[in-house]
Amino acid sequence: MSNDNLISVEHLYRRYAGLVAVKDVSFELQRGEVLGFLGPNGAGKTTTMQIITGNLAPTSGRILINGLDLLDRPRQAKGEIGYLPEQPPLYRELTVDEYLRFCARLNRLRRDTITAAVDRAKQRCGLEQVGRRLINNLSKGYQQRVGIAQAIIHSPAVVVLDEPTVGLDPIQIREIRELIRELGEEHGVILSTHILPEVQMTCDRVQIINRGQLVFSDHVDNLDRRMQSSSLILGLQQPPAQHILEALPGINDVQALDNHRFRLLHAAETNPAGAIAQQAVEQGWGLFELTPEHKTLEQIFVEITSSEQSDTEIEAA
Ligand SMILES: Nc1ncnc2c1ncn2[C@@H]1O[C@H](COP(=O)(O)OP(=O)(O)OP(=O)(O)O)[C@@H](O)[C@H]1O
Repeated sequence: MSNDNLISVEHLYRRYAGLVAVKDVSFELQRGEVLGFLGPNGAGKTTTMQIITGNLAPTSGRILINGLDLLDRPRQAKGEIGYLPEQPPLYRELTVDEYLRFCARLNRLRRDTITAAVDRAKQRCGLEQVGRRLINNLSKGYQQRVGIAQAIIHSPAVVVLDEPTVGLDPIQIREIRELIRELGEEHGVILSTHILPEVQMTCDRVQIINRGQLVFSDHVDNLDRRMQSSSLILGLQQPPAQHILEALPGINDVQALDNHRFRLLHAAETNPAGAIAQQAVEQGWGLFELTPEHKTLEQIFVEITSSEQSDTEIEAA
């Protein structure tokens, strides 16, 4: 395993009575990487996050955190990980400073390093101005920053964030996503979410879990390839009769969207855009738009997850 391999999960299983919540999940996280862990409600995200942060025992499997075996050396391995659970463990009656000092002690930071650690976590999370404020009086976005600050107080190698933007307004969401990307430069980050655009905006790599199993794992860039659909939108100032468009090379069907815009369906493996552009110019059709249509991530997600068989129910072993 290379030094840059911060997490290595091998054949992870977690059973509850009559149900496999996590089924043979294996993955790795590299330094400097933000990994999106995506799945619908009940897919097994939180269970996986709880296991890799040492808060829940797996039924079987191996987890290495920065080279340390979580089951053999739990204390050391847990020191390499910071966790923001879905419900941040905030003590609302404390000030931000008091709470972060408390978290630093919980993480066994040396007494003489605590002030510097608190200052650094506050600085990274944009909390410098609110150290003396009661957590209870902060906005939800700032409370979430405090939750992230407690996760990084001990400078862990890996930060695990479970649904960090749920309940935030759009501006707060943007700020937290920027913070996640920044964290990813220094730490490895695992971001659990059911929000597809969040993964697209913040992650380098994405894994999709459905009914306890990983069903997709790839670089976010490669999702683009899957998102290419087999249609083009063509806009023409002086369109010819529709049957002429239908006869264009590589076009299987044409749908008129209005008098000037058309959806042209083609085979997925071909891209007839060049030939269409050339024809449009030669024939003087007044080309003003020619764009490939993309599937939304939601469509991709439904495609991937709906093709999986329902097999979480097991004969209780
Ligand atoms: N303590 C438990 N006892 C029994 N079943 C559980 C327990 N915790 C979770 N489960 C079940 O395990 C499955 C996975 O749950 P988990 O919370 O990991 O999913 P999730 O992907 O995080 O979903 P959500 O986004 O809704 O939090 C679900 O079917 C859930 O009902």
